[in-house]
Amino acid sequence: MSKLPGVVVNGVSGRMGQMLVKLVSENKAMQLVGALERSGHEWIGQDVGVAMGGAELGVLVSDNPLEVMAKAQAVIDFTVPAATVAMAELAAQARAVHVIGTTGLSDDDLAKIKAASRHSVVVRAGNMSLGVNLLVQLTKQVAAALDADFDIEIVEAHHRHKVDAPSGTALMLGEAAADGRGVSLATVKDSGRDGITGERKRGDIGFSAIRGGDIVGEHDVIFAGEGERIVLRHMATDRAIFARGALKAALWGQGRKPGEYNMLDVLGL
Ligand SMILES: NC(=O)C1=CN([C@@H]2O[C@H](COP(=O)(O)OP(=O)(O)OC[C@H]3O[C@@H](n4cnc5c(N)ncnc54)[C@H](O)[C@@H]3O)[C@@H](O)[C@H]2O)C=CC1
Ligand SMILES: O=C(O)C1=N[C@H](C(=O)O)C[C@H](O)C1
Repeated sequence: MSKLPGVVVNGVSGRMGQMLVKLVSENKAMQLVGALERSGHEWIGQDVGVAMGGAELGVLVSDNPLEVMAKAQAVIDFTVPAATVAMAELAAQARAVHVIGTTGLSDDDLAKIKAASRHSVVVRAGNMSLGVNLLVQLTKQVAAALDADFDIEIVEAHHRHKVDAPSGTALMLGEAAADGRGVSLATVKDSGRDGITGERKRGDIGFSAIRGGDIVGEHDVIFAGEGERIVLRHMATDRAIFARGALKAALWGQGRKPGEYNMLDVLGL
């Protein structure tokens, strides 16, 4: 019997789900042991590889997380908030590492995930790429070096199917900027400007979202001063960057103490 960690992918038919199935099944350090989708999905009962249009992988798509999680040492979850919160409890029961890429989680969702992390390792990040996590650290550093004479604006662009805004990445960058300035993001966040907004408030951190076409994910952190402007930019052109981070997190979490971690922990940044 193989001793490789068994990995379940949640939301296998999704943009990220399919990328994750491909990378997990190709990875020599882990084995794909489960493929989950929502009840009623047309892929339920089919081999996941075949459903994706490729070769058989020997794993059937299931809508029974309880049964599937019994075989798992890790679950990688890029789905929707309700599915992720439900999975947090099951992963905790199974003592499996729960890698969460899902964004748009409410404060209530986050509290439930935190409660589950008393029993399991949870690695959660709005962006699992190496590049963005480096950008998070750079943003914090630049924000700490400059005062509020520099206005911070975060501009993000994503494909037309994205349902949440600001993006999870934009919020990570906003948190990092606020942290660098020694303030809480909640007190300075300015998103969704429309109409007669009045002048910009000194110290605010602004957010703007663009949605269109097939943009994978682009983020600018702008520090706009008088007579000069610094722009830190990340451009994703391939979803594999997020999936690679998630696989790394699933392996990194094995045997670790229960608790909540992020990609800075995983990447040692
Ligand atoms: N943290 C990161 O690095 C990244 C995060 N994301 C986030 O991941 C999430 C998913 O993104 P996409 O793959 O583009 O979306 P998608 O809409 O293509 O995929 C979501 C999948 O979840 C499935 N799903 C819904 N309810 C479910 C349930 N109860 N059980 C199992 N599966 C269920 C859907 O059927 C769908 O296949 C979003 O929140 C997105 O923002 C996306 C890319 C990178
Ligand atoms: O929905 C997406 O596609 C992405 N979501 C994440 C986010 O909300 O920041 C990460 C990435 O930008 C792609």
